[in-house]
Amino acid sequence: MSSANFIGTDNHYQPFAGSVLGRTFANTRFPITITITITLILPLLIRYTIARLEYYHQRRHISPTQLPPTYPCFIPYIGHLLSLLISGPTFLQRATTHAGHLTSTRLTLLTTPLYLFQDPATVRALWKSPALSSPLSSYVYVLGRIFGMRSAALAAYRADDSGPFLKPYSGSAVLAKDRIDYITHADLLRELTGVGLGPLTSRTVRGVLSRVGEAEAELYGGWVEKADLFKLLRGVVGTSIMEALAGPALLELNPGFVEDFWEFDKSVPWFGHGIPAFLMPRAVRRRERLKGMLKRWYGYARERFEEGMVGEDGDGDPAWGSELMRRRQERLREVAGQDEDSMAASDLGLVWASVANIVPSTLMATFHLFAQPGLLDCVRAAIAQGNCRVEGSGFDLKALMQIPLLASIYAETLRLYTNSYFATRSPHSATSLGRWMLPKDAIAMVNSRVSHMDSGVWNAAHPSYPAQTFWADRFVNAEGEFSAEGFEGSWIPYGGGHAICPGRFLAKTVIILVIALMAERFDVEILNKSVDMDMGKLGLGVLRPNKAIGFRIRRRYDGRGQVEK
Ligand code: HEM
Repeated sequence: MSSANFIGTDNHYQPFAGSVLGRTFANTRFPITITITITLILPLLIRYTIARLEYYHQRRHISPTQLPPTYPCFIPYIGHLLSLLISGPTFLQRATTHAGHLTSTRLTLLTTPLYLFQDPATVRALWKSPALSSPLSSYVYVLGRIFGMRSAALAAYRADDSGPFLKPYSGSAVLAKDRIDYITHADLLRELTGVGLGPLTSRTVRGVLSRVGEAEAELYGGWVEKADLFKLLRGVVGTSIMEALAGPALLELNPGFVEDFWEFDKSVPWFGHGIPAFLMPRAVRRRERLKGMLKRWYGYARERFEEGMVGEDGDGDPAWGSELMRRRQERLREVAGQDEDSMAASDLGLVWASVANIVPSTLMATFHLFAQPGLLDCVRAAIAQGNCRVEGSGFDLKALMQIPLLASIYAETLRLYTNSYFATRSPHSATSLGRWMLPKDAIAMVNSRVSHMDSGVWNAAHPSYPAQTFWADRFVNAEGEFSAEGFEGSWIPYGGGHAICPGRFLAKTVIILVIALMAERFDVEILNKSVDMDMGKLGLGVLRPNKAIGFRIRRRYDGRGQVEK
């Protein structure tokens, strides 16, 4: 610092003394902090005002198929990153709303442009575009950061530009055996939406019924107070799905798997934020322990499995659990760079995708079922009229799924609590999405919570039940039927297009089954006065409360099917 910059009798440091601003303020007695603040902030303010005027000008002069206008940001280079991290969906809502309607906007994150498409027509166009059907850019981020896949294995995901379809994208030179996008998705679709869905659903439902039976048996003798509704549901739903996918062996060999898994789940947002490993050594150790348990199970299953073990459903077996797990072992391992460790990272990801969203969904549906005045009686009446009770197994699932109120509670729960980002890339060419363009090699994103809170859609349809409120009948039309008409491109809890969640059919069945079982088999009193959601989940799926939901519970029937009160 030069001594020339010390001017004035009080010797305050004035770094801009020789500048125009310095001369302007030379004879004033402004404290130096105000001078610096004005000097730094004024140019930003001017820049921001110009960007804002440009933004509104562009919005008023939209031509067909143009790039979405750039949302103004205050600090150059950092762009919208801070706003996104601090305010999340609230910022996104602001950035993608114009004149009361959702629209599409260009943001920048540390100089990387990001195209956020939220108007329902563009969301629909995005998911219809075969060129934008690959979720591999999200895969690299999620498998690497969250599930700890090493770079050597991630290289296969980075290199695969052949797309998720049987026919590779033109121009791709990836070998057929290394087409990890196609191999992964063909198997997921086959086993979760095709031939594997029936057997997987049956095994899951059997697990859920048996665990609900065990919970009932423990409640002999009246009301029991419990601290955490999530724990009950993660046991009933989460463990049943894990077992239906991976068979009994994974959990029997590794008795700590379930507990470690749910502890790991709590640190998933931290992994997603990219917090360095040395700042969260326990979480990293737990993740590696889970992968170690998966590897132990691989060794066991590989040694024991024989074709004759596959059950009558043609899918399940006691070693690998399901055809999905068997096929992944055969086909994914053949891809360049894949090994036991990368399999464990990607299977941990699969288990996480399979249970981490459905358990909080059943939690929030159960919470509303018992907390919302009058809803429980309506649900019990709807089940009684629905002709769906069956001796032994509990319910005729087909009939249960037809009950409009249950389907509406399911859809409304996912609308209110899902906060997911869907990301895709346009590696080969610029893509037209109707009104807007996505440039070549740019990232496109959609956020489900922004769509699910769109007042232009949800409030307009039912002004007395604004988007922020849970309304069990939202999806029941005037004829008393379930209907999602008018909400296409606005109700998107599972994403859309080719990468849409393949577990959605199983999820719907299980969520509705759980609502029905909780209503039929138990009385529950929710003890929390209010429930606030934890918004720090970084857009990684269904939100959950920031505190445990305490409850009192008693079973409704004694062991002989008689009402126990
Ligand atoms: C309420 C429950 C669920 C919700 C809200 C949900 C939501 C999602 C979302 C938003 C995605 C990302 C889609 C995209 O990138 O476009 C996804 C992917 C996935 N989900 Fe679900 N899911 C649920 C339940 C399930 C279940 C029960 C399973 C399995 C049994 C499952 C398996 C998967 C898999 C394997 C993927 C990755 C698909 C891919 O690689 O393309 N999900 N899910």
